[in-house]
Amino acid sequence: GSEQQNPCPDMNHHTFLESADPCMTEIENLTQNVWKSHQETCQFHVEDLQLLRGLIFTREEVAIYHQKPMEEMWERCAWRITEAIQYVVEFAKRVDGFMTLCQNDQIVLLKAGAMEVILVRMCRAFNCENNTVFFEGKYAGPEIFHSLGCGDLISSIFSFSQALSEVQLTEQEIALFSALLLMNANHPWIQEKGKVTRLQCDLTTAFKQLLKTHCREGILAKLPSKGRLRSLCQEHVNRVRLFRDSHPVIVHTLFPPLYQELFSSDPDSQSITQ
Ligand SMILES: O=C(O)[C@H]1CC[C@H](C(=O)N2CC[C@@]3(S(=O)(=O)c4ccc(F)cc4)c4ccc(OCc5c(F)cccc5Cl)cc4CC[C@@H]23)CC1
Repeated sequence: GSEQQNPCPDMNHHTFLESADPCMTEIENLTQNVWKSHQETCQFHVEDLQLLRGLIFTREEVAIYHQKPMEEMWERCAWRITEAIQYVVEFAKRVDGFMTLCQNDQIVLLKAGAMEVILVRMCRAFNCENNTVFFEGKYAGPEIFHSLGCGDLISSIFSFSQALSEVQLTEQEIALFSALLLMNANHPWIQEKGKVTRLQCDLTTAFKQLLKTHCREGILAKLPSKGRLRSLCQEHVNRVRLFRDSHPVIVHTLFPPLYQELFSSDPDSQSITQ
């Protein structure tokens, strides 16, 4: 076959000389590790989420959600997203190489990427036939979030899930795509750029190898752009700041600390994730 190209042309020269290209079994081991880490750290098995699709909130139950005060719905969502973040933190920790990064870089990568991974994971809990998502035990349409008072953010979250569902990602593809969303060496605050770049390259090679093996290269064009994911997460951060400015006591007392640090502190403040 063609001579072994350097898989990551952008790796700077000395890094490349230091470490030879990963051989196939290393890449296959990485693919297995990332898939296993994903399976072990999702909140629900995708088979269970499929089975539960028949369980949809009734009109009466939706009406009860509508009667809940804005603050209560915000607090519920904040707790839900915090739970999801803790599972994503566990996912990252199990991906080979992540724990070899310095603490600062682990935090920076999670701060920047956890919400993106959660939005990708959400498509597993999303039913594109009736535009519902699994929320607090049953499937719900966007109207259930009405009292949050951020309909535009909710509809962009739903349309994002709609678009991603059409790609029909397998669990292995979601696993590698999620790991790639986290391992972003271009983040400004990264201290050990060479190490993150190496991880990012190996994961890119693994993802491309997986797609090639299953004749799925076509999905690359259908995946959401980084820009779309980033703007969705930014819209979320902006709404959280708006809510915090109008409800400082609630956010400070009732919102999970991890949530506050990831979403309502200024971007370059150091955060500690347990
Ligand atoms: O099996 C698994 O691992 C998966 C199970 C399913 C999990 C999942 O889908 N999710 C975990 C929590 C949840 S949700 O189910 O509560 C949900 C919330 C709004 C939606 F439109 C759809 C779903 C969530 C919560 C808050 C949020 O930020 C936005 C936000 C706040 F934060 C606070 C206030 C207001 C807003 Cl809008 C966005 C999302 C998207 C991902 C959703 C993801 C992991």
